Amino acid sequence: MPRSAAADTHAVRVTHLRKTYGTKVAVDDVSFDVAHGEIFGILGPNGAGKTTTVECLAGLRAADGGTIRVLGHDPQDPNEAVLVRERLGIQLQESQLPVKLRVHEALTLYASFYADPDDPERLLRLLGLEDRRDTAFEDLSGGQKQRLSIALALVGKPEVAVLDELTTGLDPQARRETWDMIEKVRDDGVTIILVTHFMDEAERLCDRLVVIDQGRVVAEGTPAELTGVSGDRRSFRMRLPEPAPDLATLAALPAVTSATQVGDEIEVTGSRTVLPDVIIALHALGVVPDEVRTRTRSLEDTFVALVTHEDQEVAR
Ligand SMILES: Nc1ncnc2c1ncn2[C@@H]1O[C@H](COP(=O)(O)OP(=O)(O)OP(=O)(O)O)[C@@H](O)[C@H]1O
Repeated sequence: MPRSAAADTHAVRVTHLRKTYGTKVAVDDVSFDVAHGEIFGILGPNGAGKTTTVECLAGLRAADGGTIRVLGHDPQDPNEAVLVRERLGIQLQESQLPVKLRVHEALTLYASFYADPDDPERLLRLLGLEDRRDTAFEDLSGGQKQRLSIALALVGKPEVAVLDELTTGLDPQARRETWDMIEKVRDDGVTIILVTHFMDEAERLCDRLVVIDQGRVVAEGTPAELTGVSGDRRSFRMRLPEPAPDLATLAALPAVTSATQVGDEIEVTGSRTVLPDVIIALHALGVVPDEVRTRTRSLEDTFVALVTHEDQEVAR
């Protein structure tokens, strides 16, 4: 089938996905759309159903309900699953290879599974593994193993790449290098679905994301939308020298929606210009704040607020 025959406005569409293992409901009701060319995050605490969701969309697990389309194909239909496998690459958690297999051998082996694979040498360069091409899998560092598993997910020239827990176990430097590399892959035109429970990773890389908890989507949007900083609302705290002006004076400014005393600080919330407007107003009163701190709600704050349960430890 020509690639354009099953063209879809979205790279991936998941609608009311459900998957149980015996009596265990792993995915209860999950829906989301992924646009072409975006980095889409699936976030959630341990056991939320993230891996099960991406395994269903890669056709590796049979769903119990709902519909999935990957580039217009149904990965749950045995006749179409092969088309999905040609166009979707998946890097699974803790991918293991034979210990003696060398880097370039692994890539050449995986390339042989595809009719029109990517050039293994190009992928070695892209992933910074050229000088490890003759190294056996067992002698690679954690970061190099991760990068190799990403290269193996990309060798079939997928249009959609699913990367699961991509930076788990990597040191901070290796994580940053991996993030840079993921952005390069996206710039190559690949749509990326990133499964993670790291907030900083999602905030840095994802164009949009869903938060999944106990098999259900509990939030969806851009990182900015989820942290509430995309709109006009701004917030900051300041400490003022005595005698401080009356809070009502600040609250009366057009840009201010609230001015509240919190300990020895005043928390001010308002529109986009609230900070400069308050500083200018204070200046006119001859008051210079001792300290000013802007406050941005992090994605982690949002995540914790959404998914913390008494019976569950939240992954950080
Ligand atoms: N093969 C299986 N058999 C039975 N239960 C399973 C199986 N695979 C996963 N589960 C259970 O289904 C639920 C969802 O698991 P899943 O691996 O999809 O979650 P996850 O969000 O990817 O978690 P993690 O972040 O820990 O990888 C969990 O309670 C898990 O224990």
